[in-house]
Amino acid sequence: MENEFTTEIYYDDDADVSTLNDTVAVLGYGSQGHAHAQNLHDSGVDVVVGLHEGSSSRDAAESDGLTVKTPADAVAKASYVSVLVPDTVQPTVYENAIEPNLEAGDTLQFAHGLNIHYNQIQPSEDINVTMVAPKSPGHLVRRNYNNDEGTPGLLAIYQDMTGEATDEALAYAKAIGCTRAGVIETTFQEEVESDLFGEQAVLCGGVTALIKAGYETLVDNGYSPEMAYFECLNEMKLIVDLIYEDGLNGMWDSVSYTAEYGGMTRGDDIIDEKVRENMEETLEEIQNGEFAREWILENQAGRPSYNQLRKAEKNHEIEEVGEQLRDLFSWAEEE
Ligand SMILES: NC(=O)c1ccc[n+]([C@@H]2O[C@H](COP(=O)([O-])OP(=O)(O)OC[C@H]3O[C@@H](n4cnc5c(N)ncnc54)[C@H](O)[C@@H]3O)[C@@H](O)[C@H]2O)c1
Ligand SMILES: CC(C)(O)[C@@H](O)C(=O)O
Ligand SMILES: [Mg+2]
Ligand SMILES: [Mg+2]
Repeated sequence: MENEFTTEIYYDDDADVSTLNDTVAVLGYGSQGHAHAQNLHDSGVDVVVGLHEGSSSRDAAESDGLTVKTPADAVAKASYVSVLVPDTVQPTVYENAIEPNLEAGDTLQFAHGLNIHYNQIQPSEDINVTMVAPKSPGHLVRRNYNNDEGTPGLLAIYQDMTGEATDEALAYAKAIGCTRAGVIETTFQEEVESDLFGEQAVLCGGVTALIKAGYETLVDNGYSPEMAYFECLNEMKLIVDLIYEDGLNGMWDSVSYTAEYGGMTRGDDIIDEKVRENMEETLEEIQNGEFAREWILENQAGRPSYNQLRKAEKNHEIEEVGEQLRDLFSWAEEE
């Protein structure tokens, strides 16, 4: 049956890795950086990793068999520059190391469009600006590649100066394993707004708040922390795995009729109209730039709120209980 997707989706057959026929500089060797650099290298692309002197990631990149240079030298050697340092330091790295070493016709490649979309990086007009954004944490981008599996991704072209930006971005997506799973064509704006919304409202913010609220409700009502941990956190993965494999209905088919009826009647009481209004507000703050402004100012002030929130999350009781339980049982030892 013919698929009727609303957007273009690219697969391996749509891309040719040999299009990346010059050095690719991967700046940063963190979550995404280590995965892109190693996958590109294993796909036969000439890679140089750009890290500042004294970077704690240098040893890892070198022991993985990759060439490491300073960001400025890496950019000077390459014609394709993948910017995988944290979003918050990208404007400074761009100003100090990238811009002075870019040549007309080079390509600036991102895994997230934040700095372009909110004008923190304003690239000159004589280069290509592209994005290949894996829809996954970086460590899985590497793990999937090693397991001959793919990682879905997004592709967007902001500037195509040479006329080759799409082919190069597709080659990059293929080399890191994304076209194995499917790459959806989008824009920088759509990627940024949907990515921020997803991680804030659902994937990272929403899910951790839901887990903690469920755990606290049980514990506050006299149930044991261990029970609450298994019920609200550990089993979350098992249920989400079923949804991932077979959709919402695959999960509903696998749980008991009691869980299905209880879940379907009570779910909308929990995620009610107020929560949907909150989601609309969160999306609005992303769309009107309020979130980006807040995050930029937070960084300029030395991250006072971020540090406080991080500490509170580390000290939450569910983390202590989880650490002890994961130590006791073998299911978390696969990694
Ligand atoms: N983390 C993810 O799974 C994920 C998923 C999709 C997209 N992205 C995007 O990928 C990009 C990279 O994010 P990340 O989470 O992989 O980063 P990260 O924080 O995991 O890694 C940062 C790397 O940059 C280096 N670095 C830090 N400060 C630097 C500086 N001042 N100069 C040079 N190098 C510096 C670090 O040594 C490290 O190697 C971001 O645009 C992010 O939005 C990340
Ligand atoms: C992995 C995520 C949450 O999808 C990514 O968007 C990030 O910013 O780390
Ligand atoms: Mg993100
Ligand atoms: Mg994301």
